[in-house]
Amino acid sequence: MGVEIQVEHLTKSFGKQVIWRDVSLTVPAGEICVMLGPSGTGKSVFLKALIGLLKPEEGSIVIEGTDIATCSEKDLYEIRKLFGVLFQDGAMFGSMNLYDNVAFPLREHTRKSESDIRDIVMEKMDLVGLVGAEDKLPGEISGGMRKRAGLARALVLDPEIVLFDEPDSGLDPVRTAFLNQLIVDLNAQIDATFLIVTHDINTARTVPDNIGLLYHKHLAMFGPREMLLSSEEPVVRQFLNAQRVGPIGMSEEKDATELAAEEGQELPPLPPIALQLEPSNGIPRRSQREPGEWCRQNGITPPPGSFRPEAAVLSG
Ligand SMILES: Nc1ncnc2c1ncn2[C@@H]1O[C@H](COP(=O)(O)OP(=O)(O)OP(=O)(O)O)[C@@H](O)[C@H]1O
Repeated sequence: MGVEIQVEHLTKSFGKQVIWRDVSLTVPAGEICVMLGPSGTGKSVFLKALIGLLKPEEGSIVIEGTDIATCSEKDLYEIRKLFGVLFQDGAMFGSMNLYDNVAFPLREHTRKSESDIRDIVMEKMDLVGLVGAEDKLPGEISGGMRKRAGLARALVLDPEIVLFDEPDSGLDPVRTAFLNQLIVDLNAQIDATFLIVTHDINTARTVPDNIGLLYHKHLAMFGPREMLLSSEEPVVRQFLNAQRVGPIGMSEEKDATELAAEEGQELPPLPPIALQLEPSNGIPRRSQREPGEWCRQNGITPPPGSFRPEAAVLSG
């Protein structure tokens, strides 16, 4: 279950403004990936390119043998059925109750009977812990509940790929922790491919199998979680540890003078790598690796204290 997304040499511009160029990565089937990057580096644009809402100028995005960067509208329509998307604000229709919001894709895209629709909607509402809230309007519930309702809707067509655009935006740390657990549990249960765009460092450090970082119009790094969390590469290190020292400036790249001023400044040691969040039933996900496996296989000594249950996680 879950399908792979193969991105090769992808470039996207708006007029003369290049958003990113030559992005190549493979989102492995059934795994969880997080895409990070400073504001405005084109993470949302990347998600939109993946579902064919924006056309890249160069490169390919191959899913199940179809290149969605160049395929026909008809093929794109078919490929889109593989996707479920959780938009930033849940993207609920304000005048519809949660039940009708979640049922919407089924009524639009299938010929299922209302009784079948009811079974599916209630199953997905149960998955996200919203049974009993079906009659509520989106405006009557908390942001966390709206996200979960958006997630239920993203799941009704049994997607092979689920895209999450900043699922934690606007949520408090406790709600974010619950949502992260829900994401991991769902991945274990439905085995689809998950790609999450987030700014939340805790999420990035503990949830995914793989992490990508977009920076300065390119993909700075993409790979297993342990690879990025043990990386000394300045941009990766700065971003994943939420530090001011490093190449990323207040609103863009730091200039030569700013960087020269930082020269010789000692960086704090890399923090321990926390254990990856596991499904709450204790059964490992299909794609879950042993803690420290990537480091061992690649001869990397992880920061002291890594992979202990008490290993610190940075606050977002
Ligand atoms: N349809 C569009 N037409 C023109 N420019 C666009 C369009 N969509 C996005 N952009 C530009 O692309 C750039 C990247 O935007 P995007 O929203 O993908 O960034 P982001 O990394 O998701 O940012 P944030 O973390 O703040 O959400 C921005 O400069 C934005 O103005």
